[in-house]
Amino acid sequence: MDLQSIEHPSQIKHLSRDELIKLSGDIRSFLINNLSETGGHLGPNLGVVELTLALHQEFDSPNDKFLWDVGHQAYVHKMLTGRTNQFSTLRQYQGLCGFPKRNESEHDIWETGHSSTSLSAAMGMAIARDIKQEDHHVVPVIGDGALTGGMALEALNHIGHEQKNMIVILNDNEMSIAPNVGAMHNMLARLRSGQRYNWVKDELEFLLKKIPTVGGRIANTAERIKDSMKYLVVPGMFFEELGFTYYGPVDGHSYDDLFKSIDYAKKTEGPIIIHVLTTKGKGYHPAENDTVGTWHGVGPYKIESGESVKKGSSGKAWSKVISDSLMDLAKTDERIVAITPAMTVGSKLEDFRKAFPDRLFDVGIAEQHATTVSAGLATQGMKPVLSIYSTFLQRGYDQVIHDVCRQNLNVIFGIDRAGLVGADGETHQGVFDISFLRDLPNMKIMMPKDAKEGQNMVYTAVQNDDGPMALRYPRGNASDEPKLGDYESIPLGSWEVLKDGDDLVILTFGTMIPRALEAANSLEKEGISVRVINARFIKPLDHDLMHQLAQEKLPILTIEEHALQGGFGSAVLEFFEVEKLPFPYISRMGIPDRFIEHGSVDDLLEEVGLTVEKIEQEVKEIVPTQRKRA
Ligand SMILES: Cc1ncc(C[n+]2csc(CCOP(=O)(O)OP(=O)(O)O)c2C)c(N)n1
Ligand SMILES: CC(=O)[C@@H](O)[C@H](O)COP(=O)(O)O
Ligand SMILES: [Mg+2]
Repeated sequence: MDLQSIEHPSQIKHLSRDELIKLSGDIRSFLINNLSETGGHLGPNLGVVELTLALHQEFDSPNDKFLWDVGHQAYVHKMLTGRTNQFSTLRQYQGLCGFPKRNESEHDIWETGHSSTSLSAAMGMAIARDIKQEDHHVVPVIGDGALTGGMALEALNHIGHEQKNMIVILNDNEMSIAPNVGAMHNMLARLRSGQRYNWVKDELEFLLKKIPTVGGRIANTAERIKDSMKYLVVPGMFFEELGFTYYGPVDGHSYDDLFKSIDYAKKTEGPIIIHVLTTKGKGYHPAENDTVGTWHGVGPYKIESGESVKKGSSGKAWSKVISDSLMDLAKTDERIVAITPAMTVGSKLEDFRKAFPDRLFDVGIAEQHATTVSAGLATQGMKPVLSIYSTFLQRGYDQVIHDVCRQNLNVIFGIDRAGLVGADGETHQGVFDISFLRDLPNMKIMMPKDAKEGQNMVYTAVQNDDGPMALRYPRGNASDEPKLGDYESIPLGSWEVLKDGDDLVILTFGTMIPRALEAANSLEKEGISVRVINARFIKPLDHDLMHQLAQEKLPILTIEEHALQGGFGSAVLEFFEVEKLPFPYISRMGIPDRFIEHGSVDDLLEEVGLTVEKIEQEVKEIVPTQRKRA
């Protein structure tokens, strides 16, 4: 069957085993070739080719509901639902989304991107199905990494209790982004190594039920023997005890095994979990042998060698700027402990782990737990640094409030991917953290303009003993690459005048500073004098400087690569009200009140109007009118 001709999964319904195997090969070749140009989540998708084909042959999407968790492994699903010809636009501006997207296809039942939501959503769908007395299967596909997320365990607890019919596919490839971690992972590893006991379990139940029911203690003993034998013999007891039927382990690259398990599941009453074993990156040597997580999500690469095709990215990765400074300071400060929720690779903490193996803790996909572990550490005088993507910090918000800020604990939040992230799109843009942190008592928020200031901010945060501190930094590379050491503490709430001017003041920070300066310098040539201030502390604001601006009565333009709603510009507006000062003319530039989809960061900045041209245009509109008023 020609891959490009597949418009609907019904077209693969009657493929023979050999035709399925042929199609699997075509899909793998397509993924390897296409993603060598576009980049994307190659490893996860190569691992689920047979699984996805088997599911679409055995079930009837969209009547039967597939949910993909974390969702980055839905490319094959998208190919089987008529989107193969869109893959040249994968994760590009106004192109194909890298995660399930309801407005792309009726087959994308549930949007994901943040881990561990599929089981809860599936439960909602199962409840609705039964209330409406509909007849269809609900089939969440969840990775072994995603299963370590707290939400997943909350859902297992509820699903097992309600005994709703549901077929959970556990896609176990022993990898999260990096090798998976945790006791759940260790349990799955034991299950992976076991033989399939489903027939034993059924036989066992049959035999044990034949034991004549006797009264009294013998009956209880028989029951206890039966249960202990089940523990001895039947794997997956963790799931069985939660009310699931456990079926596995299943070879996720064998159609025989897959079809047999799905047929068994369809006949099973109540929730069943099929433990499918797959190989992440299967079929592409560099990805298949990846033990670090390099091929989880990749940029363009040379197929023959696997060598990445870097697009002129100079400077040092911001994640590395921060983690290297932390590692340097940790040499002389034993209080420093780093915590990461499954993002060791993305947060560039591998070197920290090598240097301090006992002071880096990867807690799995568990942001709530990571935040409160950090709080617990701080109560004991340690200096915990929670290294966490802005978007994933959202998952631990109550813990930030309830456990960290309320107790005013010395936790450092290293907020990575702060700002637009680009290809991962709306589920990953780090554009809400200022709004949801700024309102918290005791929280302080800062963002560096360059690597040197970033290193000094790490130092400032480590020296700070006055409660929680958030240091936010973007995806991508810093413009400079200073040497480590010679750290200076930055006074809390102090801003920095980068350019003088007396027609208008731009207040901005982080990634927007270069654009603000470029606009200001260009406007200077047109006789408009713009002051540019590095508002590197978003909370607290620079109190003295703000009062000075109030006296000068100059118009103020705030610029932030962050949501306008409740962002830095809102803080500036509030300041004049709180201090009962006369309001100067204030204008705000930032991200509008909507979700920003995928594309390059530059394309997205263009879309939201955060460009040099738009800054110049805004200033030119403000200054003439303000000059007239003066
Ligand atoms: C709440 C949340 N935390 C962290 C991530 C980052 N993340 C994306 S995929 C992934 C690993 C997922 O592992 P698994 O579910 O086993 O899928 P696999 O890639 O192995 O197929 C992580 C940690 C996320 N998407 N959501
Ligand atoms: C699917 C997911 O959430 C991660 O793989 C994420 O895409 C990583 O983002 P970075 O590429 O910015 O590390
Ligand atoms: Mg996995």
